Amino acid sequence: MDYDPVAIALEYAESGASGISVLTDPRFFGGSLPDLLAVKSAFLSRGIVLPVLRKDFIIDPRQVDEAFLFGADMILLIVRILADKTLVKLIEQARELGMEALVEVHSETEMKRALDAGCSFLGVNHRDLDTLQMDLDLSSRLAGMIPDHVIRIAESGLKTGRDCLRMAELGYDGVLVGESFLTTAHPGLALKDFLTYVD
Ligand SMILES: O=P(O)(O)OC[C@@H](O)[C@@H](O)c1c[nH]c2ccccc12
Repeated sequence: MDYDPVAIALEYAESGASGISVLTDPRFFGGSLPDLLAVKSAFLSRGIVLPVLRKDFIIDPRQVDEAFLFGADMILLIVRILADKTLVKLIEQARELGMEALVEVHSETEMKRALDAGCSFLGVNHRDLDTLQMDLDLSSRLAGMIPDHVIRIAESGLKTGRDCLRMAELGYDGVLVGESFLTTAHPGLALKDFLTYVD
């Protein structure tokens, strides 16, 4: 009820986050585009230079324009819900606007599609968005198949600094963590604790 995205984002920024994702989907996640803008504005007015990701179900070029207009540096593109052509188009559109796309996959086949589409940031989501089942080994199965030039992000279900360290050891450049921070009283402290394992 008292979810305050700006306060949480500032706490994360102070605690060493290298980027922030803001949910903008109102229907399933209670997020909004104004939340995104509020976070970006709060960063800009404090001189905080961290990328902000629009985390949503993006399927239409208008949503990419919206992301840009509301201050996003990156958009999330979920391979499973996009046709190949659309994926390529949305990645290109993001780049034309000076943004980048984090292209999210949940299988080897989806990963191949993401790479064929020319992604620079690959997100390996442990959570199956259809069933919400978690497969924490997916990141290790896919790790060896990701080309070096692609930035690798392991997503979802990471609960401890140890999990995070494991992702680093597998060659992941970053992790996307939500729940295990947000369910604590002090998300920033939880992040700091995570980072002690990998710093
Ligand atoms: O809360 P978690 O398990 O730490 O997961 C974070 C992030 O990966 C997850 O929120 C996410 C990844 N892709 C998504 C797409 C839509 C909604 C949410 C997501």
